[in-house]
Amino acid sequence: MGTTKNTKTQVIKNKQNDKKTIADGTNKETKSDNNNVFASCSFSSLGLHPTLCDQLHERMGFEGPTLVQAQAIPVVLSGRHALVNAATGTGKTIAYLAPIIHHLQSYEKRIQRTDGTFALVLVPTRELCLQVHEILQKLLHRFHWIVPGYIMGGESRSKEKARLRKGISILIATPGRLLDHLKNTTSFLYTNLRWIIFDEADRILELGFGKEIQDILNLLGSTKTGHNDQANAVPSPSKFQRQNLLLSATLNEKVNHLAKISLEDPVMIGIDDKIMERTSKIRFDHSDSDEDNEDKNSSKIQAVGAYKVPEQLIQRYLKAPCGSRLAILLSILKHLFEREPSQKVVLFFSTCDAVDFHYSLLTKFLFSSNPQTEEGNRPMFLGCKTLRLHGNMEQEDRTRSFQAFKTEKSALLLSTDVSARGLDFPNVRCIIQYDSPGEATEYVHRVGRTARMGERGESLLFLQPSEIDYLQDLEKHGVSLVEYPLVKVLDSFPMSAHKNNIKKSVFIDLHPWIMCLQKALESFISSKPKMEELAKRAFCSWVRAYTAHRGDLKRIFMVKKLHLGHVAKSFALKQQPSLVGKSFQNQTKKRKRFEKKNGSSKTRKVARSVK
Ligand SMILES: Nc1ncnc2c1ncn2[C@@H]1O[C@H](COP(=O)(O)OP(=O)(O)OP(=O)(O)O)[C@@H](O)[C@H]1O
Repeated sequence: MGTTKNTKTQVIKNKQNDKKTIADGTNKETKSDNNNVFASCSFSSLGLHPTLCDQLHERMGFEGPTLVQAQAIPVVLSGRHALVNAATGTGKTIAYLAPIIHHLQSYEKRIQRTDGTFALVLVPTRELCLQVHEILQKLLHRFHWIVPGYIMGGESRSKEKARLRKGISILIATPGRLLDHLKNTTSFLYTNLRWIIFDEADRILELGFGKEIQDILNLLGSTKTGHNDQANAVPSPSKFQRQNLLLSATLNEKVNHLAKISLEDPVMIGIDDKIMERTSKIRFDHSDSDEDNEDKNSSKIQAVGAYKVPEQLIQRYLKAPCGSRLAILLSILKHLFEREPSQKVVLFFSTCDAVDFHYSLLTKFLFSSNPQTEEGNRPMFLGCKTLRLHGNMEQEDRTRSFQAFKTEKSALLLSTDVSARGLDFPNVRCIIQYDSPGEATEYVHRVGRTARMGERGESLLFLQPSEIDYLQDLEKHGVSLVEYPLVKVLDSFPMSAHKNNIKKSVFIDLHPWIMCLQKALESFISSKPKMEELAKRAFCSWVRAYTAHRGDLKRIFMVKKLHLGHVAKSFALKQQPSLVGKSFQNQTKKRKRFEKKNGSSKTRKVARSVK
């Protein structure tokens, strides 16, 4: 059970911190620059077992470790607690799985299923649970005695109980379902638990799982204070010394509390140099005396600071007048898939209803720029394969969409933020954020579905003219965007033959192509009652989601500034649905009452968690 000294970490510098600022402030297109992702050492030099190195090389196809892996693997091998911050798509999953497997395979007496669970990986979503499990299965190919498994919402509890009874060595779980089993599955053995990993730690907390996490840590006897109020809590430390790890591309102040209660003298990996200078190691003190405050503040993970976005990612925004948003979106998608028919694009919405509406529209809408063409002779507006993914779908459909988008060579995925965290879809070229992400952290994770492992990628953020200050909010976190050449793209469509003299750059709504498309969309929706119903529902939930922005963002996304007639047009509705105003007001009142009763902290995020 040997440990490896952390020698490499001192010499490997995280180049992602050396982000270059281009003189004109724009993101010039860069070819994938692998120097920013990969370290110049081998897996074996980090101290991993030769068979595991072979697995990483032969089965996974990895030539060598990434920078974050080179930094984190020796630390995890050494047994220290750690807080790991690295850009999206830089290989954080292997950074914790590989050293755990190294230790488990090296026990003199081979571990058995009856020994129960040794490592627990907590993740915020079901898809991420499946993804980590899949990677684990591949890594364990030659270590058949180490058993991987997962438990998550939406699955059969009794089947999970049976699997837990047999024994799972490395368990991946979503917090709610884990807590359920900890309380109700007596045969779930975790007395040998050695590792607890929080992957996407900040998101787990944002989703409102704070209480569950506290309960889980208590039950597992893994809080730093070590008091276990539950009767069946294991004493801490258990047979093995506990090692806890927290990881995310956006570790922020939300993680403070979790770090405070779960990490003991952690090593900080990838945390900003300035913070490192102020505090070489985090010290969380439970005392509230003034004397301690300065120290406590210095150990806080920065709340406002630069997030790490892949350097080669080209980030753009466009200013779309509310009433033309839909026509602009469809035009851009058409342009993208005509320019490069074989590619993958992820399109983010704020609500499940919006995903359902746009999915139905994109899979049914027939269009010809010649209005004389009969409906039966019109081609599909968009020829690409279209998939959807959100939290209100049946688990089976969710899994099917997730797997399909992974394997497709060319497809468009419409999704809520359920796809924003951790999901590793190969070869996604473009991310479109049609509805704004809210907090900058979510922006970073959404765009992080592309430009992974040094690959190229583009992102496009839709903003209404009244929302343009959001760019400043992103800027505060070191994220800067350049404007998308919208007029040029619109001019490339056939209707530009009928150019009029209107200054299109000022009045996008009056661009002949946009006017023609908007008209066609509205008549399509009004002729299909089911589609119209979906549009109305999507309209309602979109406005509700818009009112749920928090804190400073309320100043940018002001519901008062919305013209509901224009919002209706963005769902191809000719008129603002009459009942919507009332139901929306009732919902808003209800929400305000709820906030008053429960404190305002959970508003938008809790609403998002059910998506
Ligand atoms: N050493 C490596 N060499 C090549 N590819 C790797 C290596 N390590 C991981 N990968 C691949 O890189 C991709 C991204 O890895 P992973 O999902 O772990 O990134 P991440 O940092 O956790 O991203 P996110 O922050 O979005 O969750 C995966 O496809 C993974 O298989």
